[in-house]
Amino acid sequence: MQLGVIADDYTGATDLAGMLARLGLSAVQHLGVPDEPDTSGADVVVVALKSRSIPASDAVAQSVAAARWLLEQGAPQLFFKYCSTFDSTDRGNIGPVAVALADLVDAESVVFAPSVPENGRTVYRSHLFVHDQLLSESPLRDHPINPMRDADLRRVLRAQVDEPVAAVHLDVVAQGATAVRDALTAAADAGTRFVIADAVDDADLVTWGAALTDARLVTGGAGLAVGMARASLLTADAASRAFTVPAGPAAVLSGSCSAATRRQVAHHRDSHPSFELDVRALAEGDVPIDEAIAFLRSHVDERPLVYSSSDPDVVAQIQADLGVDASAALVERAFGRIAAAAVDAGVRQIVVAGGETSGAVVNGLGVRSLAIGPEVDPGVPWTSSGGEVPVALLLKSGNFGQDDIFTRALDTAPIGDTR
Ligand SMILES: Nc1ncnc2c1ncn2[C@@H]1O[C@H](COP(=O)(O)OP(=O)(O)OP(=O)(O)O)[C@@H](O)[C@H]1O
Ligand SMILES: O=C(O)[C@@H](O)C(=O)CO
Repeated sequence: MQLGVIADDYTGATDLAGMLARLGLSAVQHLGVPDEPDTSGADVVVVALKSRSIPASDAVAQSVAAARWLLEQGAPQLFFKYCSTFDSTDRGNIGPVAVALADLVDAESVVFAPSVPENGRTVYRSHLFVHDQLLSESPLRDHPINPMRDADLRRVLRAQVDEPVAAVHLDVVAQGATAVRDALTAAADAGTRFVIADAVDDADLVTWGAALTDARLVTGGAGLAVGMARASLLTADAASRAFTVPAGPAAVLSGSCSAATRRQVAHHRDSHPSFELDVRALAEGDVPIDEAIAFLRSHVDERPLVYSSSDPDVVAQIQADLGVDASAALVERAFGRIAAAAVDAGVRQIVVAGGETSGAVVNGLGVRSLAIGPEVDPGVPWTSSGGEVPVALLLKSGNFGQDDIFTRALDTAPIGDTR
């Protein structure tokens, strides 16, 4: 194993694993901390948690358990993967988890590098941009669970931890890996181990990767993992890795309410049968779930879409009426049940939009680990569950993908065994 990754949600985990698979590294993604040793022999072993929005103490406990397991498997470096838009609140969980992991491995320096330039996430003078907008002016300001209203990551992280936060800005990064390493050492000597990393393009992330070859713990988005791989990790021959997904009917399940997903839902809905989950009715009972399952069964060969994705004002009203956590739990439970019923109905390829929604779906299917295949769009790879009834899963982060990604993913799925 070259890298052990703890990811705070399932789509974030596939994002990182898919980008490294693109470079030829083999990757396996475990869903939750495995009970057994890792026997995959993969270069990159990812433990995907669903810890982004749970109470900080639970996130810390799960992340430390994942880290201990990865260290036991021989991980030479730990990577804490969180969202490229730094999704968190003043309560956590990025800060508290990073503190616990840093303490666990006795890290002198811990870099926070959410930049993923190819997906429009860049950090300049510690301010996070989403394409042309500051994070705080981007659609993330209206995220249903963690609205991001401040783009200055020093302040965002400082609010979550009881220790100082420093920064290494672009002028230092431009001087190369040695200058970056010197800046980290200077910060550590001054008693500051947490450092926000500026990076506006892939070359900056390679510089960070070169500066961090000896770091016991790094944190950030998939871009940093790519930078580390390019700077130092061995790469393999991508063409030699066969990856296929099972043949069979396909369905799309979307619980993400991001701007990108809503465009993708609209695109797919234009030419496929679709069913909107009524969240208020879910609060009254399971009728919407039964209706969604009946709908999927009757359109099983037409790539049907089931979605709860709604505009921010609609979601805000539902949350005001039902509660944020309660409405999310209702929707997630529904998608878990619907996914299981879809597979019972013969569906073998499922596109899922949204990290929490993906968690609900894989848990509903009882999937424990995923093999990682080719990307459809940056950070969105096909994956395949093992087990008696393998299912292909495209777990799409809310903000990722072109408008046509649902259809394009299904058109280009690397279908293997057609028995
Ligand atoms: N109509 C709705 N009303 C209220 N809550 C909803 C509705 N639709 C979805 N949700 C909830 O909103 C949350 C969406 O989170 P999810 O992680 O699935 O998407 P995302 O945040 O866009 O994706 P990512 O985490 O990959 O960025 C889920 O908890 C889901 O259950
Ligand atoms: O880093 C990202 O943006 C994604 O992998 C993600 O975590 C969104 O949920």
